[in-house]
Amino acid sequence: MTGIMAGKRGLIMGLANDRSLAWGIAKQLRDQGAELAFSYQGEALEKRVRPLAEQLGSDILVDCDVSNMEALDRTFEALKQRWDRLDFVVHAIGFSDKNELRGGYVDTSLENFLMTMNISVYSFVAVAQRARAMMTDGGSLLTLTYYGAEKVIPHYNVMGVAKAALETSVKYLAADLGRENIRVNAISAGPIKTLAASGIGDFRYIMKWNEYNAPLRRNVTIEDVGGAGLYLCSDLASGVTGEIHHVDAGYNVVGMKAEDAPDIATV
Ligand SMILES: NC(=O)c1ccc[n+]([C@@H]2O[C@H](COP(=O)([O-])OP(=O)(O)OC[C@H]3O[C@@H](n4cnc5c(N)ncnc54)[C@H](O)[C@@H]3O)[C@@H](O)[C@H]2O)c1
Repeated sequence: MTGIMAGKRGLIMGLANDRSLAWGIAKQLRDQGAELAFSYQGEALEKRVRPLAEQLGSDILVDCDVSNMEALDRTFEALKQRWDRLDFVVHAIGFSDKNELRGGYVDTSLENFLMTMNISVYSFVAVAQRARAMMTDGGSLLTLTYYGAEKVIPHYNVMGVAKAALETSVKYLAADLGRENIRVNAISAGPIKTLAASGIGDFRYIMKWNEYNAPLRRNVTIEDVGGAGLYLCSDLASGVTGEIHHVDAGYNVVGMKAEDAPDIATV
């Protein structure tokens, strides 16, 4: 393989189907020559993920529920069996009870708060701990976040709080691992219709609002996210760490509704 990722090996976590952000990133990494391994959450997803992995020339597939530390240990053990070194990890995982992704944040339960933080935030730390040992020649850790970490977005609720913690984790991890030349970054993606996004209340309204008000007057695609993912995983971003990089058609710079944007309603 030729390309800017030739000779590099990485793990993609969080592929569910061909609409996943992980798929957009994995495709571009492969196009540029990277060798890929995939982890997926549970048997039910395997039949979806296996053909996609094969399409990208990968036969390294590991079942890994990231709330289970032993499963994470097994995942990195499996990688060690095949590879002597790891160059990058893409962590595209988030989860919360969809019953709490509507209504108000004030009603968040302790149980779902802890579960959301565990799967959507701590898992990235747990991945960093295990990836670090294999990143003997430096490396790149990448996660996915959303603007709901910075400002209040209707219904995003506890997921916004989790993404804020994830973004801060990116900065602390970047500081911890920088001496080892391991870079840690996040892409803050605009809203994209995926399986995870379908759990968020009034998601179509959020999509429309972004389309009408973002500077580029459109929503982003998994290809847009893939391009930025490729850059951050590659040596092109060799001086970039601790960064929250927006791939949102510019939405985050806008302060209010555009004059020419239509008023829209949720009904
Ligand atoms: N779609 C958007 O609008 C959007 C915007 C910004 C950020 N993001 C983030 O992008 C990431 C990927 O989500 P997506 O939108 O591609 O949706 P997706 O449903 O395709 O991917 C979410 C993935 O998380 C995995 N996952 C959930 N719980 C897990 C667990 N316990 N163990 C292992 N894996 C688990 C699922 O299996 C799935 O593969 C998430 O962090 C999400 O918050 C999405």
